[in-house]
Amino acid sequence: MKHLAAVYKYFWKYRFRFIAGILLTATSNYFAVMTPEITGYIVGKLQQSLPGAKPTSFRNEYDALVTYFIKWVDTMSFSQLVTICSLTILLLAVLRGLFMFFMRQTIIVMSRHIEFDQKNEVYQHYQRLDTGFYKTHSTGDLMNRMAEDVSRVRMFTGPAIMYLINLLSLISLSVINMFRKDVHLSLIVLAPLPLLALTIYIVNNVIHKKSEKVQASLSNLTTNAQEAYSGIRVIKSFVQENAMMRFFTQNSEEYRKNAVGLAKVEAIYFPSMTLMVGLSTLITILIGGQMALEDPSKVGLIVEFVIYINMLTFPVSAIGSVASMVQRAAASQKRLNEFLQTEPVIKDKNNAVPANLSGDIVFDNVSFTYANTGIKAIENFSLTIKEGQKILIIGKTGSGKSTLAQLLLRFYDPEKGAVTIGGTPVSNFKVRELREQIAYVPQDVFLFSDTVGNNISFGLPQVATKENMQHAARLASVDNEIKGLEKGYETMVGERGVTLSGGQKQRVSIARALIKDSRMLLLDDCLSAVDAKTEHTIIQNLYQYLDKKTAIIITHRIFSHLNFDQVVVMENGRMLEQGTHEQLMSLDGYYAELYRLQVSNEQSGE
Ligand SMILES: Nc1ncnc2c1ncn2[C@@H]1O[C@H](COP(=O)(O)OP(=O)(O)OP(=O)(O)O)[C@@H](O)[C@H]1O
Repeated sequence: MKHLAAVYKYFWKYRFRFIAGILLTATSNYFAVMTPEITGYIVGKLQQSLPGAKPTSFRNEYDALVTYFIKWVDTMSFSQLVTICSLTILLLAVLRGLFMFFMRQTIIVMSRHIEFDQKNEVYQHYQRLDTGFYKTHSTGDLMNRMAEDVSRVRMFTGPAIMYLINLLSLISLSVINMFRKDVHLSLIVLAPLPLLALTIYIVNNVIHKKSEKVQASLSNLTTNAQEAYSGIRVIKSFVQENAMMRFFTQNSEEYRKNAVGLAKVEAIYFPSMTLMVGLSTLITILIGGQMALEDPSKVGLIVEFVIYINMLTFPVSAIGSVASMVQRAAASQKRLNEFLQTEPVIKDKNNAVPANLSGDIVFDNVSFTYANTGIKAIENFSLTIKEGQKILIIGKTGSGKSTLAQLLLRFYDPEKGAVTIGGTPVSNFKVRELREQIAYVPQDVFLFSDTVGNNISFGLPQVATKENMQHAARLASVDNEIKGLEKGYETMVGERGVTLSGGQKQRVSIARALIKDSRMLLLDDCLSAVDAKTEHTIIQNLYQYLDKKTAIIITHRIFSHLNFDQVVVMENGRMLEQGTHEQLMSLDGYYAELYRLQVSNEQSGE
């Protein structure tokens, strides 16, 4: 339960709704417990009017409002009395229904508000967490906490709380009435109810465990199907349809077994619940019947008790479900708290300074190891990039090039050494401002399911003008292709839109960075899916665009036609070679070899 303390702040936020909900529930139940009293009264009256009925000394005790009502109708003729009492019972049912409607409107609606707030809280916190966190948690897990766990907590803030208030008010009002009338009979007829609650709690837990299994196997099945659809081209080209089918059937069989197991328990659950409810009624009739035989004037009272017991069984049986709902919600909130209490490693320092990026970029003896894998990606790396310089970083795959870019953007902090811009360590800048001022094209292209135009203006505070979009797209050499799409810049991309080619996606993501017009540009291997001619055009365009800007271009290919101020060759997280194109050619090392290989490939390709 202590984990659920995290949602109390929401109850406070919606306290007026909450209090209104409690009052409405109590009022609705007050009307409910008046019905058995009035019914019992009519039956008592009927018994007294039967021929041969003995005058009785038995006096039933009624609730204050019912006492007034009885005083009013008691003097009427029997037929008038029955009509008025029947109409009153009808009116009470209507009033009860009306108040129940308002009760749901307040408590269930409150739980939806809390769900909304909580989803936003979790989402906002996810956004604060750094990339290191995302590497150690799967997307499925994150999604689950946001969807499944928040829904389970809602079952607590909504239905569980509502049942609980209903239960407490109905039980206390009925039990007060019952004890006022006959303590002995009350104790006997109420005795089986705790047993009923306990049984339901136990069976509910079994059902819960079984439905967890069903959920897990369903999730496997969905993941399996989803992967098969997204990887359909690989499956078909490797002719693995049958193997995939077998795998799917296995998962499907697992799901079927679990679902059948759940259905069996549920099949026992409901009839046994009805049986236990029936048993309580039976005991009431049995004991009450004996009492009525001894004193027939108590017939009305027995009828009253039978109605109470029937009225109480549903709320009492709900105790079991409420207890397991609370348990599940506490487990879910515990999982949510684990995330909500995770503080991002990368965040603004207390004395963070506004970033106004200018000056040289310096990697000063930087070393960095990925915490999750223990891979030393950068080792004693030093490099100075003068303001306005264009540099090319080249090297074998896995040599640490992208890691350098991520250290500059402060996705991670170096383990040793420092990355500075204009003499200030990047860790001293406000993270948001630092990233806002560097135009970055990551290696993995990602476009949102939105229009091409919105994808291009993604990093800007507002949607860019058509001219700016076109300008950026022209620089990235993708403008003509966008215009060729059915709705031009308004064309939807992604899942339910046009599927762009790998090269087109890369160029749209370059346009997305260029439109920011930042003084620093960081391109991470973003021309790999572009043909040599387009690559040439883009590099030419960039040449003018970059003019006074600082640019770091990470690549596997050498762009000899762009005059780089420095070329850095990386190997195993260290700098292998450094210099201008000419210097490295005369060094005749890795760069020169790569250059010769590329030139001879290009020539043989022509
Ligand atoms: N998020 C990560 N978590 C753990 N290890 C990582 C992570 N990203 C990269 N690495 C490891 O760090 C090393 C350097 O990776 P990095 O991506 O910087 O190389 P790269 O030179 O950019 O490679 P490529 O040219 O293939 O993109 C590699 O050994 C890689 O396996």
